[in-house]
Amino acid sequence: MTDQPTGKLLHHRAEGPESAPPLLLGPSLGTSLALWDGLAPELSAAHRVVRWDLPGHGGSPADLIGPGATVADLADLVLALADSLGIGRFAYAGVSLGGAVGLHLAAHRPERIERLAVICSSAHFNGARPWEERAELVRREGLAPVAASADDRWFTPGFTVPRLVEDHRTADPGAYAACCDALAAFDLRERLPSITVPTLLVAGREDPATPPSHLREIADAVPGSALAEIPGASHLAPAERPEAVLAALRGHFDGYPGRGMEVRRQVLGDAHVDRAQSRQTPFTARFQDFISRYAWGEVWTDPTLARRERSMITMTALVAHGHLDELAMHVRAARRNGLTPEEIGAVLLQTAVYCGVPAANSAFAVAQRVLAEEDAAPDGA
Ligand SMILES: O=C(O)CC1=CCC(=O)O1
Repeated sequence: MTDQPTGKLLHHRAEGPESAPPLLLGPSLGTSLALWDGLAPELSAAHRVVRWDLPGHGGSPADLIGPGATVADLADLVLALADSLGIGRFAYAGVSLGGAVGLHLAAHRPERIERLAVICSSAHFNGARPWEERAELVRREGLAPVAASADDRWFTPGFTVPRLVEDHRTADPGAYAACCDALAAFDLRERLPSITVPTLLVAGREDPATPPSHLREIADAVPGSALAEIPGASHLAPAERPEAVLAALRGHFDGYPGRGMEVRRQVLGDAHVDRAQSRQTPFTARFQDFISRYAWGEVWTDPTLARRERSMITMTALVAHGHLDELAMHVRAARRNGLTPEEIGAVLLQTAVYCGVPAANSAFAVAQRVLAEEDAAPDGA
């Protein structure tokens, strides 16, 4: 685990294997990366988890933002942090203001976001006035009056997390007020239908700040998104019901296409996958995601069968159904998975018995062409 105060970057903590797919975790206003204490150890078993602090909160410098800050400014700071860590695309989960940062990134920088979870957050925070008033109060009197009501705003009655309330009390008033400015100006409703990143919305059923109706509004507008409601949780659901939020996040991030994509590239080759990715449109995005997660992230990654065995099964099924374009792709994949041309020929001969001679005849023609092309240009895909 590394925990680095960094000059002009957001303070962050990185956990989990460096080679695992990256998952960035964003906090809510007034809290710190400690908001994720109940989930980060579990999530970092399968991800490189990087949790960050808002400016002037936790360990982040206060002067990273100033009056009139926007959620776009915070999103730029998150991207600068990712850049500094050598992270290109990443999965992202954020709570409240941290979730707004995730929505902004998914809408404006989708090439950086693999999957998104937006927790106890909203596409708008009930207009500018309450946040302008809160910013004014904090600039005038510091954080004590606002921190005094933290338990009521964040948790169900009788629950608290003293560490988070203390983080709230000790945040930098100027940076906190600048975050309020960002919330005042934030309204992403019109952009929601353009989001193509696979998105999960998580609502605390008792959340007065961003009630389930706000998350439902996002779920209704973002194509293909899913909504989970957490009973017995208010605004800081990851702190109050960590096990329930963890289960929802695992369902969303595990079988994660990061791993699926890796296997897909190994089997089908970079050129093919890059081509498929570049042709992706909002219309096909969910199908591409489905393929990456299920076909490659779950089935092809299951170690029960060797990859060469999976290649034999796949070619047979493609011959049986006459999918000759897909067969060409999987003859190339079979070579990458270690099958020799003789073994591929033996598979196709067997299909003549079970799928029929005409089907095998077409398959042999396709395979012969592909093998000849492979001979001529072994790395072409
Ligand atoms: O602080 C609150 O009252 C609730 C909240 C709104 C945005 C955020 O991050 O927290």
